[in-house]
Amino acid sequence: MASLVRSTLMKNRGLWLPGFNAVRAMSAQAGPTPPFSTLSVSHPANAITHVELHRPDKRNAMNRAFWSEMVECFSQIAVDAECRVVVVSGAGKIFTAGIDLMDMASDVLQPGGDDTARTSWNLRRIITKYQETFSVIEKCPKPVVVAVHGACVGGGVDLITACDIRLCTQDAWFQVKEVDIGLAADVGTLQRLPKVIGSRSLVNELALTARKMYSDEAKSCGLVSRVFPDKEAMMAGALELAGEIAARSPVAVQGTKINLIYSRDHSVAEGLDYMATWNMSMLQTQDVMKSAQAAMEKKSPKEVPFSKL
Ligand SMILES: CCC/C=C/C=C/C(=O)SCCNC(=O)CCNC(=O)[C@H](O)C(C)(C)COP(=O)(O)OP(=O)(O)OC[C@H]1O[C@@H](n2cnc3c(N)ncnc32)[C@H](O)[C@@H]1OP(=O)(O)O
Repeated sequence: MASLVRSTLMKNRGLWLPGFNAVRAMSAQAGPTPPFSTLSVSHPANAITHVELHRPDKRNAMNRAFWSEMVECFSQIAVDAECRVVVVSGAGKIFTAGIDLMDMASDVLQPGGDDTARTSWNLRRIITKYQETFSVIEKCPKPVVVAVHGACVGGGVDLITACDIRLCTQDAWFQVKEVDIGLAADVGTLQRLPKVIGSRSLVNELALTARKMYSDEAKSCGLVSRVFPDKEAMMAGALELAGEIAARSPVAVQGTKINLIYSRDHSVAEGLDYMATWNMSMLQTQDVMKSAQAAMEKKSPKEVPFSKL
């Protein structure tokens, strides 16, 4: 399985800099790429991996296959030295309708077990497995840019809050829908959304009422950093942004992601301590000399050939 996934990830590596054709390629995927049945993985430009949620007829609802395929996909991307940055988007009319409500009954609602303790234990195992589906995005050292168009419901919010940079279209809306289906969101939104947007009051309001939040409010509260007029413009913007990240030292970029996440979850003193330990190794990279020399010569980082990481 792992080697099949790897060969999928290695196929179709494209140009160094994203261009019009790359954007077209990103938005014209034929279908899921084997071995996946819910994801389409492609390489629209050098060092950029595009992961597209691909069940458009079902509004990219997250079925059982999806929950494990994301883990498989991002575990491979994490160790793929060819990849420096990831773009995630959704195929079809919307980004995602969240958990597949048809599939949910077969797994989450029927955990099995001979008594309450065993049923609870099984359910705990299932929930932690589902949590891993989005935690792999955060654990992946490569930055992940997510591009949302149309609806982003329930599990979709769990997914995007685990990403590093969020973009959306003008028509996008976000909904922490879980209370409407009788559960407390349990795969990341309640833990990560308060760290993403500053206002606890707004987080509480969204999570307790399941009201829709539209793109203008998502931008003003900091859930997304940019709003684009339509999906085509957004995908072009996502690729351009990914190209900027991919052009920089992977040692610097991955170290930055890992330390930002560490610092989010620790005190300033702990974060500084972790940073010092991190950079006592990473400052010894040749990338520092190469980048500094390029800066002195007023060259773009895009002109510096960094080794793979
Ligand atoms: C341990 C568990 C952790 C995870 C928890 C996660 C929780 C959640 O995600 S809660 C949120 C659940 N999702 C919903 O409540 C959304 C339901 N869907 C909708 O409201 C609408 O579909 C939507 C507004 C997203 C889009 O509307 P649109 O008119 O564009 O499409 P539809 O005609 O409604 O749907 C088209 C086909 O897609 C199927 N579908 C849509 N959403 C789901 C879904 N969540 N699960 C399964 N299937 C879904 C819909 O049935 C249509 O299929 P078909 O009839 O075969 O054409």
